[in-house]
Amino acid sequence: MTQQEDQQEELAERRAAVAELGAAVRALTDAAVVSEVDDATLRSVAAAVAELVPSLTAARRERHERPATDPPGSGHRWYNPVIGAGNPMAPPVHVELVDGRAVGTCVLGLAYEGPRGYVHGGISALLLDQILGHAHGASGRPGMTISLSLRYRGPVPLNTPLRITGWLGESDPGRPSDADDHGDDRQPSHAIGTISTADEPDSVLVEARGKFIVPNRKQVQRIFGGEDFAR
Ligand SMILES: CCCCCCCCCC(=O)SCCNC(=O)CCNC(=O)[C@H](O)C(C)(C)COP(=O)(O)OP(=O)(O)OC[C@H]1O[C@@H](n2cnc3c(N)ncnc32)[C@H](O)[C@@H]1OP(=O)(O)O
Repeated sequence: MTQQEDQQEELAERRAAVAELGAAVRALTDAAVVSEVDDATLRSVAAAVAELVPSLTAARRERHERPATDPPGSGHRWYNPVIGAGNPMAPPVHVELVDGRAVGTCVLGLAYEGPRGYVHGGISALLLDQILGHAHGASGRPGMTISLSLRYRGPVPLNTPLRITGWLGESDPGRPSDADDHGDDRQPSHAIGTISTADEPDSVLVEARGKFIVPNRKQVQRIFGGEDFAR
């Protein structure tokens, strides 16, 4: 086996272990928010869970440090709060590119509740921001959201397969003088997205419009210390 194959195998093993913990803690979160057991049981589970924390934080990363799951160049975010298998907060949404559109699927449990039985509006915004980001990144230049507006047309049901779709709209006219100054393409992209149930994909429950930019070199330096932020 070559050194590169060795590293790939190690990475796959690490990601699998991280995903396993993510799924277990996600199940714990789901159990915690649906549970109606007695107070003594809640307290004994809380104590048992608190005891587990030090075994995880014995080796930890800090802000700006890459996790072992996301080596430079991989383009992965294993702990992303929407799609990351390793993040218990993520449903996680499974995203595919279909004919240039980003299509996400997930089921949201009671941990994501806003109005009783329905998804919290902030969670819908989170999912749409991510899916619009995928639609923008599909062109090969991942960016950052500079504006996001939503229209909530109907409540999004919990415990129901959902479909989140994002695509690119028309771009703003360019800013040639800025492009000269920064050496970058300064045209924000417009992205559009929707949430519907998987059973009724044409019945739009939430609609989003966002604007994305590709940070120029100076911005990447200022915000991320020069590291290629998307890789
Ligand atoms: C495949 C991968 C999938 C990944 C999906 C992930 C999705 C998640 C996406 C996110 O959530 S990103 C996180 C949320 N967004 C941010 O945190 C961005 C915060 N905003 C900023 O840091 C600054 O506003 C920014 C660096 C974007 C710009 O600040 P600057 O001080 O450099 O520019 P300025 O504010 O002076 O901008 C002047 C104008 O140029 C525009 N502009 C600035 N930089 C630009 C640029 N690089 N390209 C095009 N236009 C640009 C800017 O929008 C503005 O337009 P308007 O006058 O129309 O408002």
